[in-house]
Amino acid sequence: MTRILIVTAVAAERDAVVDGRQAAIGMIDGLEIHRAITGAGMIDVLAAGVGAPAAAVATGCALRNDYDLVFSAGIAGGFPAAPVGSTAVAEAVVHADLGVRTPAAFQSMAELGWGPVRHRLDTLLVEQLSDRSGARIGEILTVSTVTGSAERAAELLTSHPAAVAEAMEGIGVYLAAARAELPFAELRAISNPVGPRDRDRWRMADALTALTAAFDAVLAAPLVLQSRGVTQS
Ligand SMILES: O=C(O)c1cccc(C(=O)CC[C@H]2O[C@@H](n3cnc4c(=O)[nH]cnc43)[C@H](O)[C@@H]2O)c1
Repeated sequence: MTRILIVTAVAAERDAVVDGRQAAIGMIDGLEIHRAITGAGMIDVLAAGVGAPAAAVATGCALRNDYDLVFSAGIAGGFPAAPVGSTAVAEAVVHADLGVRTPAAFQSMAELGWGPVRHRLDTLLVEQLSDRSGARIGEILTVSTVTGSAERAAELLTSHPAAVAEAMEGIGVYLAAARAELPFAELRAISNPVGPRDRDRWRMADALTALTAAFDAVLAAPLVLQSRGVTQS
């Protein structure tokens, strides 16, 4: 049976993924893992905390168990290609704000020779997830600081024109999965537009409902996994 690890940031996202399934609760290194059986196989869902470091550490701990596929999942900010209430699947996960900022410019980690910013994901898997859930395909940025202005949103889109969403954990889950040579996917539901901070425009409940629907569709039947390898660029 295919074993799938799904890493969210907070418990509300975990519960949205598990929603309606009978889950057994176990522990690994103090982390609660909610296990359920789906048409795609066994899922283990955990809430790792907000941000890429927490996500990477928790994923690394959970990967002491054996898995065939790892997801980063949850809510996200949407660029214009992914409006509030829609869902997005990553064709690439992008480490968008690790680098150096001077008064003149931002230099990415790739420009500084620290390693790749953009990690392309398995096309066959991405297409299956989009076909099943209706999620929009594009790059999903991982940021440490939530974008709070139109200027910063425009700057990110200029650097990453294929971006559909930003969130805070994808790269952390990806790096842990890649270290274990496991396929990775990121699936997000859009709760707010990327841009000026306005909590009144947040649609958290709608996004969690969309997350449940997306995972219901994605997990209804077995997924075809090409290999255990993960491609990078
Ligand atoms: O207080 C705020 O203004 C605020 C704005 C955006 C996000 C938050 C969070 O607490 C979100 C943390 C959580 O949700 C994901 N997320 C959702 N929307 C965004 C976003 O626009 N940019 C980045 N991350 C977002 C994220 O993955 C975190 O896990 C508060």
